[in-house]
Parts: sequence; C-alpha cells; structure tokens
Amino acid sequence: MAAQKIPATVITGFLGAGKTTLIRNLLQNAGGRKIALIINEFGDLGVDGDILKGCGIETCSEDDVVELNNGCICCTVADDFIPAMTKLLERGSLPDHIVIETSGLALPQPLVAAFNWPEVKTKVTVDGVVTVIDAAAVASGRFADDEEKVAAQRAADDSLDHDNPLEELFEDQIRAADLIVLNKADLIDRDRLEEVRKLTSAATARAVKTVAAENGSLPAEVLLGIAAGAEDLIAERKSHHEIEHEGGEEHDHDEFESFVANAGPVLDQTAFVDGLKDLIGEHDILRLKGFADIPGKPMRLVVQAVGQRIETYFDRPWGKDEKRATRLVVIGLHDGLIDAVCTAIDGRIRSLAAGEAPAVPHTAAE
Ligand SMILES: Nc1nc2c(ncn2[C@@H]2O[C@H](COP(=O)(O)OP(=O)(O)OP(=O)(O)O)[C@@H](O)[C@H]2O)c(=O)[nH]1
Repeated sequence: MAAQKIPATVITGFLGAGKTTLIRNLLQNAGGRKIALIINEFGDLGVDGDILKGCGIETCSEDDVVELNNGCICCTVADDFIPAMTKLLERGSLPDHIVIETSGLALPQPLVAAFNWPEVKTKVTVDGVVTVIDAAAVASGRFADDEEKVAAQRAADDSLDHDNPLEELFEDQIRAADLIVLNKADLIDRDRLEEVRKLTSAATARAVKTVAAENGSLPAEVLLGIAAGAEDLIAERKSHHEIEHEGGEEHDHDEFESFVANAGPVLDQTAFVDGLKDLIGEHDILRLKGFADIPGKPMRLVVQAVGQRIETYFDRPWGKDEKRATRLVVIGLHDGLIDAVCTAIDGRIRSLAAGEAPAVPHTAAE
C-alpha cells in the first residue's frame, strides 16, 4: 500500500494581513499535531520566523521552523523551496502537517505548482490554500484603484500602464484560495464585513468557503484537513501574470521595494512610535516591522506596522550573545521608495530613535 501523503497548507495573503498571527494561533491549538513550518518573507530580516521562534510555543523550536528569505517563494521555488522541502522529508521524524507561510507579495500559484515536482509529489499534497485578508484594509479601499488618480494619469498619458499591483496581487491570492479568512473583523462593523465578503467572492470564479476571524483565531479543524489536492487543480486558479504571459515569462516583484533601517537604542518609546506613524503616512509605507532596543528593558520590543496602525510589545529577552539593536524592515511601492527616499527614511528612523526628530504636530483637522 502506498504511504499516505503528508498534507501541506499554504497560508497566503497580502503584507500584514495576519498570516503569522494566524499560524501562531494554529500552533497553540494544534491538538497534538506535529507541525513543521516553512516561512517566507519579503525583506532581508527574518521577522516572522523570529517572532514564531520567540513565542514560547513548544512546537516552534528552531528545528521545526525553516526560513526562506532569499526573495519571494514564488520566484525561488527551484532554488529554495524544493531543497527545503526535500530536506524536511528526509528527516527522521516526519511532521503530521506542513504549514507554509508565503511572503505577503508572493503569488501562490507557482508554489502550488511545485507540489507536482517529482521530489515532492509522491510524498506531500496541498491540503489547502488559505488566503488571509485584512478586511479593514479592503474596506478602506486599499486594493481598489483610485479612479480619480487613474483618470488623471490617463489624461496625462494615454499609453501608461494602469495595472494596480496591489489589486492584482489581492485577486491572485484569492484566486488560489480553498479557504478565505476575512481577518481583522474586530476593526470593522458587520455591514462593511459583508461588503468585503462580496468583494472577495467576486474575485474568484469558484465557490470558496469564507470565514471571518479576529487575530486569525480559528479552530485547527477549520484550517487543516480541507483535502483539496490543490496541486491537481492549478489550471483553474491562474494568476493575472500566468494569463498575460502564457508560455512562462519570468514573474518579478519590481513594483515593490524594501530595505532594512538600522538605528541605535530608542530613547523615548512613545515619541518613536508617534514619529514612525507620521513617517509611514508621509511616504505611504505599506509595511514596517522589526525589533527595537529600549535601554533599561531586558526584553526586545517588537514593532509591527500595517499602514499607519502600529502595534508594539516586548516578546522575549535579548539573548546573551545577541547584539541589542533597532532594526526595521520597510516595505513600499517601488515608485515611492526610490533610493533618495529610502535614505531619508533611514535617517529619520535613526533620528527618531535618538530622540532628535520631533514628531510632526497633528493638525486640528485630523
Ligand atoms: N486588530 C487586529 N490586528 C491584527 C489581527 N490579526 C493580526 N493583527 C495585527 O496585524 C499586524 C500584522 O500581523 P502579522 O500576523 O504579522 O501579518 P502577516 O500577514 O504575517 O505580515 P507579513 O508577513 O509582513 O506579510 C500585527 O501587528 C498583528 O498583531 C486582527 O484580527 N485584528
């Protein structure tokens, strides 16, 4: 009798939608399942893997978490994902389930297709693709075209390419889904949540189960055991890119940019966070995350920003041999994060940490 394949769940969704939070919840409620994690991030700092390793859950030991940080997993399938998966499958004790977190900018389609590679196909199957949506961001129009702006661009130059990269990614990640999680339901009311539900359903031609969640808190039975066998169904889940470039032109992430800002100790935590909020608004930074060194505190401070919503918390003590430092990944649209802007943002973050850059005063209209 053929050995049963190990089920793998792909967790996808845009930057900051709540993928890591959902996985953390899943691990806490895994019901005895041995789960191996493959975590992929955009940006040179492995924040997600580090947060999961630092979360104190027994199943998040160094051995159970594989980090792939050489670019988005959809473009590094052959060089990164297949070798990582092969290594995982050669281990003495096999996991009951594999969970893969894609970067927020990844197209899930090439990753799902990789499960048809011979090295993997006989041993693992895609149990399901779970697409996590930031319902509040969708409700605020984050992924929709700004009609006025597009009209103005068209008036200025008819030949311009008006594809909105955020909108395309949003649709591609939904098209790949076996389950859609409308996360951050705590931030919007029922009516708006219903609007988001309609919007997401309209993005896929298939009938896909949709559930609302707060902090990705869903029973393991909802997330796991979908038994979709998604690798056999990729033909009906094509991305915009696959449809436009039938024949396989390389896909890239040119529309997005990221860099790591390094700063010294943060002298005034509140002023620092306020200053970051202003900075994010000024430059339309999509995502900012990392760790800060707060003098006098034995723990490191996690800094998480999605748009202008910032969360901070102390997650674990700095290690004995670990250098205390403030390091933040900054991610934005390529057109917004040109080199000069990155340099300016980097400088501002250093100044904010040193208490030298006063926060821009808020106007009465805000
Ligand atoms: N209010 C609210 N915040 C949430 C919810 N889920 C996640 N967050 C917060 O959103 C931020 C981003 O969450 P993550 O889980 O890191 O998101 P992610 O999708 O893994 O982010 P990337 O890997 O950078 O794409 C964190 O500050 C979370 O605490 C939710 O349901 N409600």
